Amino acid sequence: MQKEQEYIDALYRRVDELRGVTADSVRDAITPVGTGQQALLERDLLVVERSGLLAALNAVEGSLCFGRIDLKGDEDQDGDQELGVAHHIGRIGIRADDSERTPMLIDWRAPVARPFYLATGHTPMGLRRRRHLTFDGRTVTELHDEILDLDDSERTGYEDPTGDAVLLAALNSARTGRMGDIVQTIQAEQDRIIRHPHPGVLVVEGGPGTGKTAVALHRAAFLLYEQRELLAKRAVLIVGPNPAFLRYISEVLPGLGETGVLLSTVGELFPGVYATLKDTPGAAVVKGSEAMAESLAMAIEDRQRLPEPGAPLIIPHDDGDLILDWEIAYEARQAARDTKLPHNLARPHFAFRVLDALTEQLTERIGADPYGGPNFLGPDDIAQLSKGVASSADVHAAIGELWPELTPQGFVADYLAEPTHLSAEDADAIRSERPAMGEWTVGDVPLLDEAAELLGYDDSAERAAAEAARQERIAYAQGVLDLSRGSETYEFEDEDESEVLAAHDIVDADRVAGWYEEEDHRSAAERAAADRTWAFGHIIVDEAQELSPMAWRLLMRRSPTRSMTLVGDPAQTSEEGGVGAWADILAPYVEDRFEHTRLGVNYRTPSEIMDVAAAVLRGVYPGYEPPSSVRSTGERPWVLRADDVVEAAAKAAVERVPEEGRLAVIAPRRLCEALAARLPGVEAGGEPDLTRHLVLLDPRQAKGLEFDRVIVVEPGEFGVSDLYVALTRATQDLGVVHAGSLPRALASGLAGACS
Ligand SMILES: Nc1ncnc2c1ncn2[C@@H]1O[C@H](COP(=O)(O)OP(=O)(O)OP(=O)(O)O)[C@@H](O)[C@H]1O
Repeated sequence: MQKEQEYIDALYRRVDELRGVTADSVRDAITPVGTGQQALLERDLLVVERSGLLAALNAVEGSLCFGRIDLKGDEDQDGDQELGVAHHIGRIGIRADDSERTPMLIDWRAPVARPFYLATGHTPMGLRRRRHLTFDGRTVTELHDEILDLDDSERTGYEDPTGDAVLLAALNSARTGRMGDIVQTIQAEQDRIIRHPHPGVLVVEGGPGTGKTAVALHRAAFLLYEQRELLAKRAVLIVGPNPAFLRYISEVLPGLGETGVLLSTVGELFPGVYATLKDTPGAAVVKGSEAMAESLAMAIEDRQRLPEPGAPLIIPHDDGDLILDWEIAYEARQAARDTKLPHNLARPHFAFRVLDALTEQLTERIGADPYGGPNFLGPDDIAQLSKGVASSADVHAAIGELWPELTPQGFVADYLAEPTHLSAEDADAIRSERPAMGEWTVGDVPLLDEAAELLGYDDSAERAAAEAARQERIAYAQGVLDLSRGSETYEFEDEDESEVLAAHDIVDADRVAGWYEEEDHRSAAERAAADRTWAFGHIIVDEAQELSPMAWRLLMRRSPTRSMTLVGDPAQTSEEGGVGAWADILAPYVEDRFEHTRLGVNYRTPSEIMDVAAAVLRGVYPGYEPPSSVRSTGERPWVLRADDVVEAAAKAAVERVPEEGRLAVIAPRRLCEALAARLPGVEAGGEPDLTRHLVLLDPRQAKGLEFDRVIVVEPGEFGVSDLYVALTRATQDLGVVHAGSLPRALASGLAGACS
């Protein structure tokens, strides 16, 4: 222990040194060093080098190192075993300040660290021993060793016979309302997914508590490390089911030193719209269905109108009324549609055809020779007439009437008020319970995105100007980076060793150029959030089973390379959500070119609780095999029947709120207001504050979350999958309070558990 403490002390001394150097450089950079171009370049160079590193160094304080692997040495000439090297494993890589720049700490994502997660007694991967270190601040408090070379007789006195102590301590610890990282205890089946080399779509399936979310987040961290250049530029998008869930997972990646990530719900993926309102189940199904794409496309075509035959538009004009009849409009519409451009981009083609036809009409009328000879007007006169037609507000109003310029918001709002090209039943489902004007539901967002795609937006002039400005900035930033590489003195930089942090590896001229934009100092993730057409470097979707076909269309547009990790559990699909099998979801986009992986161990729910939850699912799917729980607590789920279910549930909750840890009451939405009134510190409606010790949720809000204790109220009112989700949220203790009858499968599960 003493020796480890000395090593750790040395490690922290080095970190403090690096932090000091980094902080000094940032301070120096702020101090003006002159006004010339060179001085400016040098100042910028320091900012480039140091800013990201300081953040990474600060993020890992208190959890810098967590493990050590001792490698087997080679045999010497006499056949005796030499002592092999040892590597300490941590959240970032650190090198000593010696001439060799010896690695002191290996980044957990580096290939050298991999045996820490994968080695077993059966396959030791060259290891003698694996050690887990536990800390209080900078003080080593515990060591746990696993012997992997069974021939090695040396013992340390810290042996952990099952190798589970650190994992079980993590699983039994009180919850905080925020997910933590699992970097110290990633299990082998999880590690294989985190580092999976498949470049396309990777599906991660597993039952409740199997670590799907944890694995997805660590995969994001791994990819940010392995593909840092690409992902610093293109950013990673993580999509979760609701804002509370995103807050729940929001600290995992910064804790691992990673920040280039956009966390978002589908409801936030259309810039300018922040949708949290939910649709009625019926409306959600219709709005999410693939048929909507066709219906929207046809509704846009309907906006490309023609005058009734025989009832032309009469447009007043200085040289006499212009007649915009069915034939002119039809021919212009055909030409515009033939371009296959989106509606707004095809509009100028329609307008030009109409203007030409109206000019011709005027030319015919004014210059016609009454005796049948050639037209009196010359090219200059015709050009003059054309100008007059093109600048007429009345002509443009008529064009706008027939082929209006549409915004996604305006068009979708109109469409939802009067849906077309749908069955009467589906149209009714959409029309019902529309939110107030200007408000959007989560299910509206994929429709807005689809509409934006169908409508198009003519931003060519803006883009050309922006691109010219960007090229100028890139040229300047390239100068900064060239200078940076040329004058290298920086300790971390080592082009051969990927496990050590290097500023230049995570920046390039394009990115640096962004930092110099006068009005745009945003990171790639921030810019991505504001740009509907952004192509992300990688997309991770959690609770992917919930997404509708329309939401998939939106996400696939954000991922042209199809570099995606999709995480989900079909058994937790809500009634109105999802599209069934992965193959059905993915076939339109990647055919069968996706990898399917599975996680089979439940780290959250003790076996006593999982047995009850599994009984519920078996009531519907008799062959259902739940993931196997890694632990049991000896605590059986309890059940309480009461006439006043709200009173009884509130009382039970208040009695059980843990001093450390969290308790959630999961109840049907209709009871939430009454319950909130009786639960101290709990408010009804809005997003729940998961950091409070007592939390009230409806089953949809509970998706993906976990608590030490859970009380499920009136489960007879839940659908099967909602009930399954609610029952699998607890790490320690589950109770059921009801007045109405219990679902039969739950009653028999509880009877089994309680007997
Ligand atoms: N290797 C591990 N070491 C420590 N804790 C782990 C490990 N794997 C998973 N856990 C913990 O198990 C719990 C469940 O993980 P997670 O939320 O990722 O599961 P999930 O499969 O997404 O569950 P659900 O589908 O029910 O939302 C979390 O507290 C997570 O930290």
